[in-house]
Amino acid sequence: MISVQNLSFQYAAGNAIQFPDFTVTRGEHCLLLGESGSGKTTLLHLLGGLLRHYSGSLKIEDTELAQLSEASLDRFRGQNIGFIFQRNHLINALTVEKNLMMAPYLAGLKIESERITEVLSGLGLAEKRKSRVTQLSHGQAQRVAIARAVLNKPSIIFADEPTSALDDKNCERVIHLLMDVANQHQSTLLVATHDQRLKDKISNQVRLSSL
Ligand SMILES: Nc1ncnc2c1ncn2[C@@H]1O[C@H](COP(=O)(O)OP(=O)(O)OP(=O)(O)O)[C@@H](O)[C@H]1O
Repeated sequence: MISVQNLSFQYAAGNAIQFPDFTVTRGEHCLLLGESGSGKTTLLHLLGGLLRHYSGSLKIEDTELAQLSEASLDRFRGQNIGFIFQRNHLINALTVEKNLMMAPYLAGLKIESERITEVLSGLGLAEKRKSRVTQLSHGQAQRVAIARAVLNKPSIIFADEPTSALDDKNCERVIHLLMDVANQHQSTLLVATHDQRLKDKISNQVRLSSL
């Protein structure tokens, strides 16, 4: 499903970052651990095709990402990958519903109102559908970001530090929510974190070494 071999990446300014070899099979959950600056976000961005021009091999579903054109990569990402960023990247000027509609729209998929209802209900957000993002609590906004990431039923979910800013109770809630939504569609879940509280939650772990 996800396969990384001899992978390295170099920002225009900076040393090459070398990543360990690993594979994650379909439906598996995996933690990507490493200290600040070890390259967790960089790896997620490479896996999601947001960064290109790597050396080595990076395959998703037997597709070497470097071989996809920019346009194919955009489509591939929109249809197969759900991203949960550290900051939620919701559009403040839009309602919850309109923020969610962006996901199928950007992936070139049909916008299905029932699917939005289903996902919002599942995350306890049904009554917030017409609210503006600015009217939500931090935890609610984070759940909207999770809703947007899973709306297209992606086969892979990447989450970048989804819990580091949360107290223990909400940390527990968010990680279980992510695992539950991943399990609903047998999605592969890869969580990048340096949050020690998650270490006992997902036993499959890949550790990035410090630079
Ligand atoms: N746009 C960039 N240009 C140059 N170097 C960068 C850029 N983004 C990140 N880096 C460098 O790449 C290395 C890996 O950064 P990255 O953000 O992937 O680490 P991280 O493990 O996600 O860190 P954190 O846990 O603090 O978010 C760091 O040394 C960082 O300074």
